[in-house]
Amino acid sequence: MIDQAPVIAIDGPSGAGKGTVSQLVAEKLGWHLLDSGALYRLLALAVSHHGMTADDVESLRVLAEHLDIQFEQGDEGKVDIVLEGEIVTQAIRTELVGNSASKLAQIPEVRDGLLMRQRAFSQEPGLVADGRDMGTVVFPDAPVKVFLTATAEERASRRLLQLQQKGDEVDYDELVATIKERDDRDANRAVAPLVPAAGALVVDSTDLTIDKVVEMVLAEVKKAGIV
Ligand SMILES: Nc1ncnc2c1ncn2[C@@H]1O[C@H](COP(=O)(O)OP(=O)(O)O)[C@@H](O)[C@H]1O
Ligand SMILES: Nc1ccn([C@@H]2O[C@H](COP(=O)(O)OP(=O)(O)O)[C@@H](O)[C@H]2O)c(=O)n1
Repeated sequence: MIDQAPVIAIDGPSGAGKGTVSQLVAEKLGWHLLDSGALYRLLALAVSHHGMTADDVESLRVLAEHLDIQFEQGDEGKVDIVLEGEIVTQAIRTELVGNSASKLAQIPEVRDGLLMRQRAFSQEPGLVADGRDMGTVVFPDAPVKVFLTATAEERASRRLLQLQQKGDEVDYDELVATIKERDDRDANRAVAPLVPAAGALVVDSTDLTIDKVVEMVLAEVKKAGIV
């Protein structure tokens, strides 16, 4: 497979900081951004809106291939995520939707249906791609691959803070349990399991600041000579 443009693949478990770091790196480089998890979340929401079931895998593939989504420029530089005409930027961020997304993500037909859509994001001057299988499956030729992780407890604390800031009431212990459950499902599924890609720089961000992680990724980019 030939990538259309250079890709920085950033994979890892929930709450490791992938989204935050990917956005900052993309801004610094002036590159495009792919939040692949958002696609799985959008599919989960669409499946629920359409009252579909997880056993009709061929319909899920068709829905994944044709899902009507738009990333529109909203206020203050923010991007609005639009699903079938409705702004769902906040609605896809709940733990419930994340959990449904991770269940659908086990289905090979779903992954297949989303594959080409993800690859289409790879455009000049380059792409920062955040997910679980960016470096292993979607962009195996990416010149920079990072596996970003942190302890489940640290990731749950970060998520707790993030959800509290949005006014969501969640229990810390419950959050640790859901995060571990999702880690387990993502790491042990038969297709595209969550594992570091060969040659990936593994970064444990438990005791690192966001700025430090961004600095490490940019150093890797420099080392690869792609900017
Ligand atoms: N190194 C870090 N130290 C402290 N907080 C962090 C760090 N990285 C990310 N965060 C915070 O943790 C939360 C989850 O990060 P996010 O980027 O959404 O993770 P992911 O995309 O891997 O699920 C966010 O509120 C973010 O600001
Ligand atoms: N490339 C990807 C991205 C997400 N996913 C699935 O989608 C779920 C939600 O992804 P996400 O990146 O939005 O989740 P968080 O890391 O933000 O919690 C994950 O738990 C994965 O099961 C995937 O399988 N492959």
